[in-house]
Amino acid sequence: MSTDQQTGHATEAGAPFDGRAAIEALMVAPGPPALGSAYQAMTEELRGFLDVLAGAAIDTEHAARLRAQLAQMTSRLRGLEVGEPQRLWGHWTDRPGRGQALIPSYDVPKGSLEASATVTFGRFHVGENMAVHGGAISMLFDDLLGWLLARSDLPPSRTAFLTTNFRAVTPVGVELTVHARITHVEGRKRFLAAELRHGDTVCADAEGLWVELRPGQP
Ligand SMILES: CCCCCCCCCCCC(=O)SCCNC(=O)CCNC(=O)[C@H](O)C(C)(C)COP(=O)(O)OP(=O)(O)OC[C@H]1O[C@@H](n2cnc3c(N)ncnc32)[C@H](O)[C@@H]1OP(=O)(O)O
Repeated sequence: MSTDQQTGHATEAGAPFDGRAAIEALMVAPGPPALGSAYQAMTEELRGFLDVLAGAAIDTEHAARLRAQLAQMTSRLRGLEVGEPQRLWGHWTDRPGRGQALIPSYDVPKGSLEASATVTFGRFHVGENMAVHGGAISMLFDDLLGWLLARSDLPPSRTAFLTTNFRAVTPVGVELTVHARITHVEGRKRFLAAELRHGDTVCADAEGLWVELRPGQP
């Protein structure tokens, strides 16, 4: 057994990285519940920080002080870097948000072909004019549909395409509803669709294809 230098995944000597096995391995929490709670609270705090920072007008001195504080935190974390499978970020698969701050937290139940959830974008995700950035909306759809699939009983798959339609401005700082569903399955292909609403207004919708990974496929 050796370690893939790029990804940190344990591999048989000379064996290629197995993406399907890697995703299957992530379906258990990467640490004890107390660490999960602390990590989840930390990522919520980070989300709050990014939202406040993105909405704040600070002066030169404040920006320099923040940079120094961030640099200090970065250097403390440097020595703790690990490979992809050992990292904690996004791997708390037993918790809403999974312990990441790339997209707002949401939750979908296990074993469903269809799910609704609530989600709120903060100012970190504003494009302009207090509308949520289109890329952030597409990212939410990719994550939500990928996570719905990961939580279903179907084998691991990966996004092949995702088409997003922006139907109306998506507001920031208010609760939105997302609905996601697996529409049909054809062999290794899973077709999915999602919709993001603010009240009765459809803000965006998406459809996409996920392809099941073959055993051993990276
Ligand atoms: C923490 C927990 C983790 C879970 C966390 C979950 C949330 C995270 C979600 C993030 C998800 C991502 O961002 S994933 C990262 C973004 N995506 C990628 O990087 C994917 C890169 N592409 C690939 O790896 C590959 O192209 C695949 C796996 C998608 C497909 O390759 P393949 O396996 O060789 O399959 P292939 O034979 O080409 O195609 C199989 C069938 O699908 C069709 N097909 C393939 N691609 C397309 C396409 N773009 N448009 C139309 N059709 C397509 C083919 O025509 C064929 O149909 P037929 O002839 O059989 O009819």
